[in-house]
Amino acid sequence: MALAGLNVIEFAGLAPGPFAGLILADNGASVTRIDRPFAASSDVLCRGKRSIVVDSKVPTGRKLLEDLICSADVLIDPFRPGVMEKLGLGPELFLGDAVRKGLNKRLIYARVVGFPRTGPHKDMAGHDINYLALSGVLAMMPGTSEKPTFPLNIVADFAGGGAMCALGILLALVERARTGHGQVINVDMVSGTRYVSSFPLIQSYLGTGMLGGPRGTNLLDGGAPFYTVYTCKDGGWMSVGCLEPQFFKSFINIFNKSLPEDFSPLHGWKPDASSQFQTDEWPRLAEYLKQGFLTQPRDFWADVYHGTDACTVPVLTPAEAGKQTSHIPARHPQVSAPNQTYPDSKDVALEPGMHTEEILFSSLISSLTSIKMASQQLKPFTREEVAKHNTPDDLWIIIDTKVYNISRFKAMHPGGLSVLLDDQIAGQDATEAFFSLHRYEVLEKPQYQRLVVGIIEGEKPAIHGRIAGELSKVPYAEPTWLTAGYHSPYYTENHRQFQKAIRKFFDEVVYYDSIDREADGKRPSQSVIDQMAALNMHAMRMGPGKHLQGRILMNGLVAPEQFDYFHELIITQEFARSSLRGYGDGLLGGKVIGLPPVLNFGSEELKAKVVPEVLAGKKFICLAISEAQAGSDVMGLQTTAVKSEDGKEWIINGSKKWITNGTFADYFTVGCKTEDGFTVILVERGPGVETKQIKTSYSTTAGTAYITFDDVRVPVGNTLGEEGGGIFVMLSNFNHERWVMCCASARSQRSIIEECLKWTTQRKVFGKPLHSQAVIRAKLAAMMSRAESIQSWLENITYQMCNMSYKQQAGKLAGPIALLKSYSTSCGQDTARDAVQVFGGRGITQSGMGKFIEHYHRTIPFDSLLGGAEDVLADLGVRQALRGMPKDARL
Ligand code: HEM
Repeated sequence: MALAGLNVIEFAGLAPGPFAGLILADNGASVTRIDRPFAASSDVLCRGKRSIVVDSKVPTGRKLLEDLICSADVLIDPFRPGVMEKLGLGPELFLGDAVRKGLNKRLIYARVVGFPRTGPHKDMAGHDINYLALSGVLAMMPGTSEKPTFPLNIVADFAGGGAMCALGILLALVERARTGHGQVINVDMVSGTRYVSSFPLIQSYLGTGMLGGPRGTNLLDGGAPFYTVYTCKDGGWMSVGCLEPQFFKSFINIFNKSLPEDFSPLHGWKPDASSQFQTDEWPRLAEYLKQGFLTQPRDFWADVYHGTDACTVPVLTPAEAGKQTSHIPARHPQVSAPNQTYPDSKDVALEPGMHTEEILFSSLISSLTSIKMASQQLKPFTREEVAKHNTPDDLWIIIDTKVYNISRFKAMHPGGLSVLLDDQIAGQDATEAFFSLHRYEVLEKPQYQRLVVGIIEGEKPAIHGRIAGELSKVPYAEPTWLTAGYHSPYYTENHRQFQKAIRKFFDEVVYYDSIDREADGKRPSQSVIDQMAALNMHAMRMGPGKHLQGRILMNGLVAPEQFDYFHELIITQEFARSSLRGYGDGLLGGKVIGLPPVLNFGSEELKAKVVPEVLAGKKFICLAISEAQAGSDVMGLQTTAVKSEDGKEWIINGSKKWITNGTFADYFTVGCKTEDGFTVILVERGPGVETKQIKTSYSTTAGTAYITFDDVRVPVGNTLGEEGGGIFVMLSNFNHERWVMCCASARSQRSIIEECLKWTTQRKVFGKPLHSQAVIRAKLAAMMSRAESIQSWLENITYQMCNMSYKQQAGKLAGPIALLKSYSTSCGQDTARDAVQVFGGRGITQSGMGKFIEHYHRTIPFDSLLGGAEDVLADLGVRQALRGMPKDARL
């Protein structure tokens, strides 16, 4: 759907705001309604929305709102002027102003009010009828000569308010795609009503016959007998709207023919086609039609006019209209949505707060404690009151304005008791001391959140943890295209939306599983694999191509034919950012390298069997090439495949080593020595196949295996590519595999830079931040330069890939990709070494502040081996270049 991936925050209101939100939700946006505690909602425009209850009056609730808005694309503010400002959530906070930087400069801040925001009525309460009245449009409405009637609350609330607001949001999205900046959209229903009424207003100013005369005498306000409603014999009504002469002709001819033979209410006078614009005859014509319609029931007239050009149809009740239109096929979601007859009460009611937990969870502000804190007032204390709790048995501290009672916890504190009893800590503000020794996530753990007993009066927490989907504000922590104020020629608005959705998904679904599996050494949870499959992420990780055809990618955020290598780069980089490294390989890294030979070289029959179940995350595949005796030297492999006597099967014998995902794979893409040379064959797990876990220096979550094949029989139909043509199968695979590794390597180096910048800022040495030391800054400079150069080179190569055929890529990019891979992994090792120096002992400690550095440093050598050893690849790149040397080159 057009707006899939768009994140909208809608403050609860009635009519225009919810309608704008509904239009966005009907078109795929994720709309979250913010409800107030204990406030019932009578809104019925809730289709497809979620609700969270937040008390904006307590500091934690306000902070929660701020966080939610920070990660939103659109905010719908339905309040009177000044309400959001009073909450401290005005547009300047997010979009910035002369003094503030702005927390979310891409935000579209849509505000709907009744009376114009700056006019004399701005502070008055009002409703649709009042806005319609002030717009000048109510005075033009049909009615009696004494007073106009009004069209329910449709024109001001929904057309001039809600729909105009949605239109403004869409226009702002278009502009944001061009400029990268959000903006404030101001809608007032008086001006909106005038805008949607442009046609009648202009006609009226021009004094045309359409609407120029007094009410009830014009073409469109019931004055013309051929543009009005008539009552029928059974009390039903018919609408007549035959303005043009040819339509009137058709209408009057059918009408006259359908009347009883003796019908003659006006002493024999009978209208014909020429009567239409004889205005002095209009009273007679009106009477004639009125009497005529009364001769038959509504459905008679409906049948008579059905299928004609008389512009005459029955007036249906809402229920009849629902039935009548529900058969219309849904060409587009927004066309079908209004036709629904609302059979399900969930479409018209949204219980306030029914998604509170879900939303908090998905925002990683999810513990029950946070919910409580957001909806309940924490007890306020002064700093003087806290200072009195400074003895071992009554010990409180302040961290980021929150008051912790650590009297019982102190004995269990992993950092010991004495540090907590220090005069500078006990009863004092320990924020700085705490953050120089702990990661924020310590405070997010439920066992420590329970220690919070209050908050410092009048102060607001300033530090927050990881927020799902958020971009880091730390310099160099994001590539330039994701850094505010920078530009890139490579990424479109679709790539940006895609990145946002992917990051949110990985932050919410993958990050915690990665930490847990790294701790217990088990392979990634099947629930994560299934959630990825539901978004077709396993298919997208295979890159652009035919395998995406017919699939709905990321809930329709990107069309299969639109998906390019930059989308794939985004997935790989976001993946590298939010998962630990062994886990990243465990999460079907084997498929990324093992499935392409099947996709590109397998028979149709084999593909039909294997590809769907692998891309659905139901079966697993790995690439089994390297052996104890041969690695980069694939021609030296010793695993053999010989044909059975009847020539129908391969019989495979040998062993494979360091095979990622091998322990749990169902299929193995195996490199074998055959009579004709090197052949790649797909082997299904079965008799004769054995896999054993290898304990490597990185992680058991990757399922790295030692595999033995003993007389394993495989149909010859499982041959991938030509017999003896294995090297071509592998060569075409290598490019993509190595490029994927470069994407991941570039991104994980940034995460290390982010860790180092944070640490060197908060860690104090000789009373100053660690980065005040020139040697530390030199290391940071080297890390930043490496990460930037890899990303720039990578994006250039990715751009080439987007513009080359697979064959051209194999010819022109094998060398550059090999060089980039070799360069990236060598930079990664330099960065790991530098980071350990920056973190000192913590850089080799598996818990606490340096745990990610320890992990990176321990696992980085793997990068330089996987997909071809560093030196071998560098040499390959040079040899490729030499092959292209002009024959007549001279110095
Ligand atoms: C609510 C308050 C606190 C909690 C829940 C807490 C929790 C922890 C935890 C879980 C660790 C283990 C390392 C880690 O995972 O980061 C730790 C270590 C430590 N904590 Fe605390 N702590 C608190 C307050 C403090 C304060 C106020 C100090 C004062 C200086 C302190 C000093 C230390 C030290 C020195 C270590 C050892 C750090 C290292 O070896 O790198 N802690 N604490």
